[in-house]
Amino acid sequence: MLELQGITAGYDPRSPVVRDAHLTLRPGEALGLLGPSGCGKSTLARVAALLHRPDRGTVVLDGSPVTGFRHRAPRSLRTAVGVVFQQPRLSADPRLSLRDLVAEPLRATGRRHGADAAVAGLAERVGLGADLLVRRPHEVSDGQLQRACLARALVLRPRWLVCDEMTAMLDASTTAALVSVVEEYRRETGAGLLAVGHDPVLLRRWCGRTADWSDVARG
Ligand SMILES: Nc1ncnc2c1ncn2[C@@H]1O[C@H](COP(=O)(O)OP(=O)(O)OP(=O)(O)O)[C@@H](O)[C@H]1O
Repeated sequence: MLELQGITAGYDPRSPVVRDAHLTLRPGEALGLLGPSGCGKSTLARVAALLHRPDRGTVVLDGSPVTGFRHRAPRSLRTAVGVVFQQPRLSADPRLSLRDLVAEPLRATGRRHGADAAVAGLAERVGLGADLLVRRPHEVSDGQLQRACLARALVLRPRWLVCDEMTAMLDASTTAALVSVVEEYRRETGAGLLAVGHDPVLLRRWCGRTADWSDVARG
């Protein structure tokens, strides 16, 4: 289970953007979290992905209360959650080729063995040909870069996936392709998904359950 219990978080403890949020995600479940722009969805998604320390409340991941966030999160927990952000250019090192971008989590966790095969398999799955893998972020489109970012999120085979407006800047066919990659991965592995967005049509079609921000957090 991925549990967010009474999460209050933000960028200034005197005026948090997320107040007392509660959310429970069961293994294998796909939950869509809907809310208007600026309400705090991305902030909560970053807390769920262990990338942002809450001011109050507890994240419980597979039974373990999380005590450290970002680089202080234990590796076993950090690697259990894959995350895809809305803007791939903000989350991609511009110096890396797409191949190295996808392989980054393997290198960071010392798993070089079999890395080439893992990257090749995922590149094929997300629809990136060998010609694109040698390019750097500024040499590809947003959609192609987002495909690489999704492959990067899956390369450690996480039990949980957090997709924060993953398709917000993509066209309909790239959106459909990336959603189907996530769903195929989930069918194969039983991973749970938290998909954050403001498009109710997409999230209701994609996810077994949707929740509105007003049901999850206060104010
Ligand atoms: N790094 C930051 N420093 C200070 N304030 C921030 C930071 N990031 C976000 N905020 C503020 O926190 C509030 C919530 O932002 P957040 O990105 O979590 O909302 P959101 O619901 O994901 O919005 P959107 O749907 O537009 O992406 C906003 O008022 C935003 O301006």
